Amino acid sequence: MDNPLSIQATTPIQKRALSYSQTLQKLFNEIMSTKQPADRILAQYFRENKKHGSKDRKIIRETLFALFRWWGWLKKIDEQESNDLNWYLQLGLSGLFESHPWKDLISAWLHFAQLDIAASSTLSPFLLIDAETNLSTPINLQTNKGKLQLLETITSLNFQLTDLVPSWFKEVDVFQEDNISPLIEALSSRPPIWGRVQHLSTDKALKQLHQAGIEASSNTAFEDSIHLGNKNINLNGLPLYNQGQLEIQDLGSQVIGHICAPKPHENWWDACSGAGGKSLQLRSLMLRQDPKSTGKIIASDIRNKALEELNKRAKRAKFKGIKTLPWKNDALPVSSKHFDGVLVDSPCSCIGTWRRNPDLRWISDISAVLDKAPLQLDILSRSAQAVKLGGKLVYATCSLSSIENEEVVNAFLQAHPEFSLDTLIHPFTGKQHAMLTIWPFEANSDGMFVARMTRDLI
Ligand SMILES: C[S@@+](CC[C@H](N)C(=O)[O-])C[C@H]1O[C@@H](n2cnc3c(N)ncnc32)[C@H](O)[C@@H]1O
Repeated sequence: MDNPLSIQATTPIQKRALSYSQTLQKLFNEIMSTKQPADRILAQYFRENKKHGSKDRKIIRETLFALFRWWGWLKKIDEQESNDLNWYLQLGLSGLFESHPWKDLISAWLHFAQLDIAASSTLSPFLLIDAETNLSTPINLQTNKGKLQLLETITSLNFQLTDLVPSWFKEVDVFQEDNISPLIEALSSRPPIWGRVQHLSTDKALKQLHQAGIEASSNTAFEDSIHLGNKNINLNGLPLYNQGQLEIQDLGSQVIGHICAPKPHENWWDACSGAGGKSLQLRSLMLRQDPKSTGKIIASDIRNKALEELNKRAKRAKFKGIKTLPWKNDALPVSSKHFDGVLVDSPCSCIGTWRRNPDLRWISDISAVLDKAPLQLDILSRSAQAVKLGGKLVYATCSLSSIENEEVVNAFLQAHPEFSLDTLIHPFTGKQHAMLTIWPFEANSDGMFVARMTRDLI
């Protein structure tokens, strides 16, 4: 929408609010119509529009992500009544829900939507939902006329928790009896940044991070993982990062390396290494056990660019013992029955990362899950050939759907009786499982799935 005639931006802040609104609507519509990830569209937009400084970029990025995070509710405004002013209400509400600090802009957007609400207002989204009935209820805010109107609007929209995920989500076997509310709340919250320390003790790393003004803390599950808070960090300004002593890796993703548990002298193949988040972790785990570790990791991917990035990260970490080998065709790029361990961190629907990429839930459809299972089974079956007798085969995804997880592993085991499942201990609950799902609400991480198998027969 260009500026409809009814919008009068008179003050400087209203003029800025209008300009942001136009940029945001262009970006939002482009992401929804092209179904390309928000990260990619934003990066391209900022490359082409150098006029935006860091503050502008932050406002645009965070508001855009908030719109997607709450779109399941915000779109109900359009469904109720089509109105040129809805967009401003959607912008204003997304800012209130996320307690964004640019309160003047939020007030200006709400003013354009004909709601006059004080700049200091916040609206805690889950307080809008009655825990018993899952329905929206009016909350008792100290009201002025604008707030009252807003609350009436919200009540009439009848928000439900399940609105925050697409309707096809119910059909892909993610929900269990007791996980619906915590799962949707976790998928709708802003994720923290998790890191992993390499070469250095966690205490020393924490000290340096605190000196740099970063609210970092350790984690009880893994001694090398670090919680880096919820604020954006300028990594390139951190010596720890530049010297390869700190890698950014979500806590859920870190679980996979610990399930692989490589020994210092072992040979591992990371068959779907991407840019190497887990290859680096495997090497780091070997070196933490033995600084003279002779173990080796071969990292493969179909994307050469990702392998180039992996090589850069391995160089920064000063890791020898990681070699990249592109996977170019159906043939195995490595020797068969050679490896102590093979990790298949398979392409998937990425449902477990929806809190990090909130646009994904609206730009993908059920085929994101259903089309992946045959590909996953194929990659797992081919990669399994590389495992030697007694070696480990680890299958992981960042999906939470059993169609991409348990069903793929069960189909593989049925066709490959030479492999059997290992029992796993959940790192955050201590419970035993045949296959492990890491739910985002357990430790404030992304969601992940992992199963580990042993080759018992040739
Ligand atoms: C989940 S990502 C891997 C992430 C990586 N292990 C990490 O920790 O950063 C899955 C990877 O599988 C690769 N891949 C391998 N074979 C593929 C295929 N046949 N189709 C699609 N992706 C494939 C993708 O290029 C992608 O990098």
